[in-house]
Amino acid sequence: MTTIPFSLTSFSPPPPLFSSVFLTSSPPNPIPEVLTLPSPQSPTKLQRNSMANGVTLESLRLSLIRQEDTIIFSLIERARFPTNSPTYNESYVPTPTFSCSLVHSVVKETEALQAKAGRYANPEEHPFFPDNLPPSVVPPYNFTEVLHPPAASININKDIWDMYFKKLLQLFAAPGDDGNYASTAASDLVCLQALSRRIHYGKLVAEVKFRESSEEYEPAIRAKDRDALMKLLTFESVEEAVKKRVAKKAMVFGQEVTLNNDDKKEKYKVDPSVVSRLYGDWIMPLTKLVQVEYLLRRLD
Ligand SMILES: O=C(O)C(=O)C[C@]1(C(=O)O)C=C[C@@H](O)C=C1
Repeated sequence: MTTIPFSLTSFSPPPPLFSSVFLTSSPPNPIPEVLTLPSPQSPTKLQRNSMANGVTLESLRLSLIRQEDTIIFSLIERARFPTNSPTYNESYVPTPTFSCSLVHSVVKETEALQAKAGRYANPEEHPFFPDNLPPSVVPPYNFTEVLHPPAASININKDIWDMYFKKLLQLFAAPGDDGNYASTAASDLVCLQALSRRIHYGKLVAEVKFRESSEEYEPAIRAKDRDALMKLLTFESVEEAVKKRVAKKAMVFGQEVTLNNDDKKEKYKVDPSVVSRLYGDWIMPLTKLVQVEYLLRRLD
């Protein structure tokens, strides 16, 4: 995995991707193929540009908004279980089958199976354990290429893994142990995949921003000026709106619904302020990191 040196603290707290890019002219339509690599021949740059027509910053933002739902529901599902620390303990499984933690094995082995089913033939998807993944056994789909080819080398899942297990989990999983370790690991995987998809969506967002204002981006790219790129791609008002919206969604999705009029609206399945912080402190900064990394390779 190409891991980009990155400190989570190097970004000021400001905070949704790409399984479904929405066209502005019609109701949201999932068009995952827009990101995906072609087969058997790579299209020319010109072909890539013309094929990307219809993908706009607005349509990408609609997809990011839809992905907020996926992320919040995945957190709600994980919050059904307490911390369940044996899931993360390398010495919990006393057999040579698992030389690592349960969650590590569940993620790695699920990724191997999903790789065979073609998951990683789609450039929206990034494995957490990319080494020695088996090849896809399904017939290739002729996805349209939008991204500049060096994008394929960007994978910041190691940062996402560390953020999730070292910082985020303890903020929304209650302390305790109910023995449901396999289900806990499966829930972690769903959260990790949703977060990874969203954060790596930054590649597409960066591509569209570059196409819309290449004359602004090119000097900063040539100068390898990360700070200038970060400034160009940042929209503080959008970030503020994202943080407020995800907190509101966490309140709506996470409330107890009853048939009486005594809904306990003050108790939520995940704390809305944690969701807002997840976006402000980690998801959006990491999405911006992906954008910077993408732009730095955009003229290669
Ligand atoms: O909407 C954009 O312009 C994005 O680049 C996405 C995003 C985000 O991650 O939500 C990231 C950076 C911007 O400052 C605003 C929002």
